[in-house]
Amino acid sequence: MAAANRDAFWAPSSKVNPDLARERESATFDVRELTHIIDGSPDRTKRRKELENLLYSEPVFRDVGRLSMERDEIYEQGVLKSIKLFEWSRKYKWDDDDFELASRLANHDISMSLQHAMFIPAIERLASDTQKAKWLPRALHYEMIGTYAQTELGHGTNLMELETTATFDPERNEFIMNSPTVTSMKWWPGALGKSSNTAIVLAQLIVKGKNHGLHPFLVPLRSMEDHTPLPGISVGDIGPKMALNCIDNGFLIMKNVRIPRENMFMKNAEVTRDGRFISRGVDKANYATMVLVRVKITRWAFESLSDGATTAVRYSVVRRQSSLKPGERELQVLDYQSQQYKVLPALAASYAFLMTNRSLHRLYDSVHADIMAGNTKLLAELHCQSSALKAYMSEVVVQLLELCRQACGGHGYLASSGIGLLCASSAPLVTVEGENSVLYQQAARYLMKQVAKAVVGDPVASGFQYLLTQSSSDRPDIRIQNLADCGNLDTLLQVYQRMAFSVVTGAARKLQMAIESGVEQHVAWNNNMVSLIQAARFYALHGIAKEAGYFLATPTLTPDQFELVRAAELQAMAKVRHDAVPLVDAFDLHDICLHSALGCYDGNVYERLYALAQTSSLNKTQVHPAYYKHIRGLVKDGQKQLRQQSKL
Ligand SMILES: CC(C)(COP(=O)(O)OP(=O)(O)OC[C@H]1O[C@@H](n2cnc3c(N)ncnc32)[C@H](O)[C@@H]1OP(=O)(O)O)[C@@H](O)C(=O)NCCC(=O)NCCSC(=O)/C=C/CCCCCCCCCCCCC(=O)O
Ligand SMILES: Cc1cc2nc3c(=O)[nH]c(=O)nc-3n(C[C@H](O)[C@H](O)[C@H](O)COP(=O)(O)OP(=O)(O)OC[C@H]3O[C@@H](n4cnc5c(N)ncnc54)[C@H](O)[C@@H]3O)c2cc1C
Repeated sequence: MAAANRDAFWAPSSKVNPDLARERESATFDVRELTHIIDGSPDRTKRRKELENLLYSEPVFRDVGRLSMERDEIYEQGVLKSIKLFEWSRKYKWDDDDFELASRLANHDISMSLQHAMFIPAIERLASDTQKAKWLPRALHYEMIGTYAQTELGHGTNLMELETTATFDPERNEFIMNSPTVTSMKWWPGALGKSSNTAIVLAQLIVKGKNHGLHPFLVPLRSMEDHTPLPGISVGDIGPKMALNCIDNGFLIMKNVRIPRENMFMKNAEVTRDGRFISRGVDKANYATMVLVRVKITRWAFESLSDGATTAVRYSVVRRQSSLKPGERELQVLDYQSQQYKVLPALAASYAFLMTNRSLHRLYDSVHADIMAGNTKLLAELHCQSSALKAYMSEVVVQLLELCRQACGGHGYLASSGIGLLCASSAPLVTVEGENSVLYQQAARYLMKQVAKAVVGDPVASGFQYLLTQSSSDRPDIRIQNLADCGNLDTLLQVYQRMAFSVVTGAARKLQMAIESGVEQHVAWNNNMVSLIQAARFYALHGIAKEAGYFLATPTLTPDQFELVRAAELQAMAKVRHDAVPLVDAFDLHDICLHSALGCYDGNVYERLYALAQTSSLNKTQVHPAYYKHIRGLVKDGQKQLRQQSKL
């Protein structure tokens, strides 16, 4: 397909698939009004449209060729997109919301995403005022292109065991950075391989032979003149990944790299000129950047899931396949109850995740403001909420996106469906910024402390009051006697709180019994890890149906009540099915952002699948060179053998 045609590829067509059109005509609500709620306000919708026009007027963001690009081209395109966004951000003075929105419209498909996702936020959170004054202008004007280098080849989860060292040299008033072992090389940080010229390196601080734990250091990596690695620095790309291949995740080996003492981030601790170590604020304040990214990941979870739900719902009303009764017209596959069960949970969860992210972001903003003012009282609760929700939402996204892919049949397996790439690019969300099983345990650890407080009648954190209300002897019975009761959100909340109370206190009891039996605390913890992780997970009717065991095995729902919930879930799906297309239309995803032949707004799925097939590199010639090199010989030999056989 010629570049011009490729560019036209995503232009919306006036001819809309009739099934899709009919679904839109029967909407029971104002789609535009819901779009404003999803965007946050009519002004934010207007702003999003402005940014769409800006980005999608640039060929690099139209991206049609992306399906058949080599890695170097993908990386270079990601660099170009990064620079476009950086230039616009500087020119139009974008705030964080605008940058995050533009990044989303580019599907976060930008090589130097860590500049705004972690590098600048880390300077804002971990640097002293003097250091911020020096480093922020250089980062915001993109002289410093940076990454956040914490994970090593040998350790990602267990920060205490990271091996990179920063040894203070009082003679020269410098730190000497070292990667003492092969497993200590930094490994994975985004944009580290080829793009960054600077890194925030997490290292064990050694002063006068004493290890003062993990601290952040600003380490120049490459010359500001010609980008060659600086002395003692060995840096490169770690190789192709499942997706996100525009990002040059890299490795970094440091051999006696010297940096000024002033390059240790000094908001939370410092080493004085005469070599004294001084700690300020809370021990875990240096983990603040990770908490921020965990909150961002709950937003990325909503974005990924709404992309997947949009593609799967639109395709499921366009696709007709088989009939319920012979001779009748083939059914829209979304009318099969099994299809609804695959696709509609992703739609429902998209809305739930949008609201959950907003709520968590409000908590983050409030607690972050407190911390910046020196009040760390709610840091532990924020750590628990951000750990649990990042883990749970990323886990659910990965599961539901795979179901959305399966719901699209064979075409869902084509790269041009966009949904395979979406599954692959969202897959690492369960790993990055804290692997889920580890973060669930962080939440469980906090939960166990709340249980211990509730048991002795001490006040518990605001998000955990159910541990008190559900434990009281006069707690009301669960009122689920008919389908209508199942639609009562207060009742459903009570169901979850009742179950959560049972599962959480059950895990606490098991843990306590193990310890009282004489088992050491860490052994007891490991032996009850699954229960503790379950104690940290949960969403509404579908969540109850999916997790039946926890609602039936605890004094929460009777089997009859559970059956009512199941029936109510199927009834709710039938209702949602009616408005499924308007509900995904309300996400208002531009076809270029959605990047899917199956999910495009006009529903002309088959024409787009065929058009995109033409862009396959295998179709450059009618007869592929492989024929002349290999297949022709095989066929000729076959013909020769058949002739010889026929003479026998
Ligand atoms: C927490 C640990 C596991 C353990 O901590 P540790 O200190 O060792 O010991 P503990 O005893 O457990 O904790 C001690 C106490 O400290 C408290 N604590 C711990 N952490 C925190 C914290 N962060 N804040 C506050 N308090 C904390 C803990 O509760 C204890 O308190 P108490 O004693 O009980 O009172 C720790 O080791 C850890 O955090 N490990 C995880 C390491 C980690 O997170 N690494 C991240 C590296 S950076 C990274 O991964 C960056 C990634 C960049 C993003 C990449 C994104 C790529 C995907 C993009 C896809 C986009 C999809 C969109 C697609 C589309 O739209 O199309
Ligand atoms: C796409 C991508 C981008 C990344 N970007 C960055 C970046 O910019 N900067 C950066 O520093 N890092 C980055 N990382 C690294 C990421 O943070 C780590 O991969 C993550 O922290 C997990 O560490 P690990 O890979 O060493 O796995 P490990 O910690 O070795 O864990 C391996 C497995 O062991 C199990 N496990 C480990 N510990 C426990 C435990 N305590 N309890 C129970 N089970 C456990 C889990 O199943 C886990 O999956 C990135 C990774 C990816 C995939």
